[in-house]
Amino acid sequence: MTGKKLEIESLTKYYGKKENITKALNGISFQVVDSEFIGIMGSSGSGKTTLLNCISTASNPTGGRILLKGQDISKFTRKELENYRGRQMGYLFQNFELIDNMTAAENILLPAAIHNAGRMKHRLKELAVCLDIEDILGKFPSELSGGQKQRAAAARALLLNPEILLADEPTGALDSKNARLLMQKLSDLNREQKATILMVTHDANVASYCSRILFIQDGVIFHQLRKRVPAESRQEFYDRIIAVMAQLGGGSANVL
Ligand SMILES: Nc1ncnc2c1ncn2[C@@H]1O[C@H](COP(=O)(O)OP(=O)(O)OP(=O)(O)O)[C@@H](O)[C@H]1O
Repeated sequence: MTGKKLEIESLTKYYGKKENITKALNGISFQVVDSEFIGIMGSSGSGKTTLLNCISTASNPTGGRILLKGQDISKFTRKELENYRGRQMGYLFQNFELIDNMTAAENILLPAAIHNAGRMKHRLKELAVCLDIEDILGKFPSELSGGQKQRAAAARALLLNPEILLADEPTGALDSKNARLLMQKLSDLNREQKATILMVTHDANVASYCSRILFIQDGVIFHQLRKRVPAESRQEFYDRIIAVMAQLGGGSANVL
């Protein structure tokens, strides 16, 4: 049975005060079940990054609740919070955030060292094979292409088998070929290792790898699309995503 992984309940996040208030999140609610691959789309300023920041606890919401497997994350003890940030959640940044003077393998293994997770040779190998980075494990970030850096960053984010992987525009700094490769790999990890992924993207092509898309506007969900099962093609899903974008933004694929 698929369980509820994440529940977002009437979440609000306001910036500023009174006459100068920005309601970045305005009572957004949704649920993520085990092994879902969710894309979050919306125009600039619609609240996407604020949402990920609240889920990652980088930012405190103004109101509402976030539950991880039924547990309110705002009620976590210091130890639980540490565990949540370090083990239960993985984060993939647009700009990789690898440490320059460490090799790809050392970067990937960093969470295990920080969280005393013991030896992870097998897990490293498994992820390296899946993400096609076996040959570059001994190299430093300056010796890697953008695509290789992001796949190494993905391996690091997934090393400890997090409950949820948060990704904010993970293809934003990649060319289209590397973006496609990363998305193929993330979708393999989602399917084969049941990784639950929540990803912000502006790109309909990138979003077409997801199983569900939430469209956000003014801090709430105004539309969602679910990939049809058993087998809607990526092209068909892409066409439906573009249709929603066109309806909302006047026909341009770049409006969201
Ligand atoms: N630290 C902050 N202080 C004040 N206002 C903020 C802050 N962070 C975000 N905002 C405002 O909150 C709203 C939502 O911002 P957010 O970064 O979540 O949007 P986004 O959908 O991720 O946009 P983009 O696609 O451009 O990255 C915007 O109006 C933004 O100006």
